[in-house]
Amino acid sequence: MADEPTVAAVEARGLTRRFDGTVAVAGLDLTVGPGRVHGLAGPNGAGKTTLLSMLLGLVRPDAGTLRLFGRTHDADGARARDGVAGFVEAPRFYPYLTGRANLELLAGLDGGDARDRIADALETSGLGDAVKAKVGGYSVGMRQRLGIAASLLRAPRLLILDEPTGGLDPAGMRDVADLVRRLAGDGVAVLLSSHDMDEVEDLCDDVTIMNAGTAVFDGTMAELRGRAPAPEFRLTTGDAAAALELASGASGLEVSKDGDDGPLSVRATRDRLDAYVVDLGRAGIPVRSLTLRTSALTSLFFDLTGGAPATASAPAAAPTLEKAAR
Ligand SMILES: Nc1ncnc2c1ncn2[C@@H]1O[C@H](COP(=O)(O)OP(=O)(O)OP(=O)(O)O)[C@@H](O)[C@H]1O
Repeated sequence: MADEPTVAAVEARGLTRRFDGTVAVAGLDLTVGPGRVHGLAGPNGAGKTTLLSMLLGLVRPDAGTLRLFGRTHDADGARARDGVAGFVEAPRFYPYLTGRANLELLAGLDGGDARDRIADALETSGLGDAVKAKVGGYSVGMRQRLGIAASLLRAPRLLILDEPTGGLDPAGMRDVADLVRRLAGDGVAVLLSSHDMDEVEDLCDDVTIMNAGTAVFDGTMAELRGRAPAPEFRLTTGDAAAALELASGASGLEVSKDGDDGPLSVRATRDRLDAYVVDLGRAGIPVRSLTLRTSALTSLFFDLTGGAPATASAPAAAPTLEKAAR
């Protein structure tokens, strides 16, 4: 079937996968359009990695349909994943070979013009001289970068990344974000999982929030923002009792005490917060510190999933080089 520009990169309907007694993904619908950056968020065990593994062909669905650029595994076999690359959990390489040698090996397996892309992929990865070092000595972040380079050898039109910034330092996170934006600008669909709602907000056009195998939110980032409650701030003043008193009965402002001597907790939109701070100043109550405690999107995440965003976990058992569908 010929690819058309408007065909969705991913169209999943009722996708389901069980492991023994656990339903990891329960009848999930997902659509990812070309050129879109689609975030997948959810607490530990929500089913994100299982979903991504099904898209990469590493795990077989028990039920539902999955089309990648209009192709299905039943009708098109391995060709259903042409143009699809990425990795789940952590990319894995031969530790006794250098980064470059690993890529050369993979490019040889891929065939076609993959070899011609090695230099560009390495340049994009930002690994620098580390490409000449053995992968066994790489940090988690360096492996992530090499994993992305390996994915780029396939000139993907759909790039699937499982927590791509996990283990990266701030510069690495910025590099990955820049790369994702650049690829999306070229029409590549990027589906990435993340535990960091601020990162999702910064990077993604669309987002699916999963909990217990189902989507508790699926829509654009603008729709998600529209549903977000007011953010929560932590406020320390020179006179907590007077600051509380000033806020009592005020509309659009929820101020409460964290503890006897602790800071105040303030829930308000930024505009309403600004007005409150001005009022505090007018009333002669000094503001000593004001920090964001929970962003609007993280608050919404709590509401939707009934818990805290999971902390990034150390990579679990990684797929083998052969299994990781770059
Ligand atoms: N190979 C497996 N065998 C048995 N159970 C599994 C397997 N893979 C996943 N599960 C279970 O499926 C559920 C979803 O797991 P999954 O790894 O997809 O979640 P996740 O959202 O990616 O979590 P995390 O954020 O911790 O990576 C969990 O209950 C998990 O224990």
